[in-house]
Amino acid sequence: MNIALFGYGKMGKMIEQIALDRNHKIVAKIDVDTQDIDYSKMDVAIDFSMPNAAFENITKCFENGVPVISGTTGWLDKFEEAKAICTEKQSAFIYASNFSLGVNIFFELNEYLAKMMSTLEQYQVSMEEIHHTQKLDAPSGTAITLAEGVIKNSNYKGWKLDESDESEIAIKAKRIGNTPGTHTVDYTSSVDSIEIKHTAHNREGFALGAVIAAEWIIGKEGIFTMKDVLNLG
Ligand SMILES: NC(=O)C1=CN([C@@H]2O[C@H](COP(=O)(O)OP(=O)(O)OC[C@H]3O[C@@H](n4cnc5c(N)ncnc54)[C@H](O)[C@@H]3O)[C@@H](O)[C@H]2O)C=CC1
Ligand SMILES: O=C(O)C1=N[C@H](C(=O)O)C[C@H](O)C1
Repeated sequence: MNIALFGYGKMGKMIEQIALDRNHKIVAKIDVDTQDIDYSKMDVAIDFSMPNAAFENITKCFENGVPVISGTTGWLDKFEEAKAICTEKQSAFIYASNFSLGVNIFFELNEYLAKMMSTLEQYQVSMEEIHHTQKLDAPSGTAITLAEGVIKNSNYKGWKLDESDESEIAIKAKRIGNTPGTHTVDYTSSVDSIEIKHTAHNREGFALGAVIAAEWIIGKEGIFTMKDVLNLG
């Protein structure tokens, strides 16, 4: 498979390693100062760039008939527009705030727990995410997906960074050293706490999930999620 990397930073380089290990070819490495882009040899594009670059990278791929795996976070104000362009151009698209297989299981666990906790009013939910100090967006895309998973299965009305009232989920975002990504969902009452936590030990899991999604999307048309890729129902 011929892969084009949009964003050749920490994740772009890790994805390159995993893709080569799985016998794929990297046909383009596009970064901030790339001038002319040749889309003709690309079977699939994987975008891990920056919040202000993702939308243009992704939609140009659709316009050139290239399916896209998007991992960039912090650009979702334009998500609906990107999906509409994908549909119009009969292309294929997967966005995931987190491509790691473990986190996608964690997303399912989070929704299951939220459902069980939804009638227990004595518990207040909160979340914490910890990432490296170079991260541009807060809260993380993963924390937003976790919050949306709780909101969908409970009476919480929304989420807020830092403090919140009882009707919203408070998300704390910490930036510490080189932390690859740690997410905790906590339910606390006056008598006890229940906590679920995912800790990434490095970036390999994110990169592997993105390459697996790229392998899966070849020959498909439409908008998909990691749930489709991993057959999580
Ligand atoms: N969905 C997931 O599983 C994961 C998502 N991420 C997200 O992926 C993104 C990238 O993360 P990192 O690689 O750690 O960041 P990074 O800062 O190391 O790399 C980003 C790269 O994008 C480049 N870039 C800037 N403008 C560009 C443009 N117009 N076109 C192409 N490239 C451009 C930068 O020069 C840089 O090399 C972030 O939004 C991060 O939150 C990171 C890890 C996992
Ligand atoms: O910026 C990162 O590094 C990460 N970003 C994603 C997010 O915002 O959730 C995924 C992962 O946690 C690493």
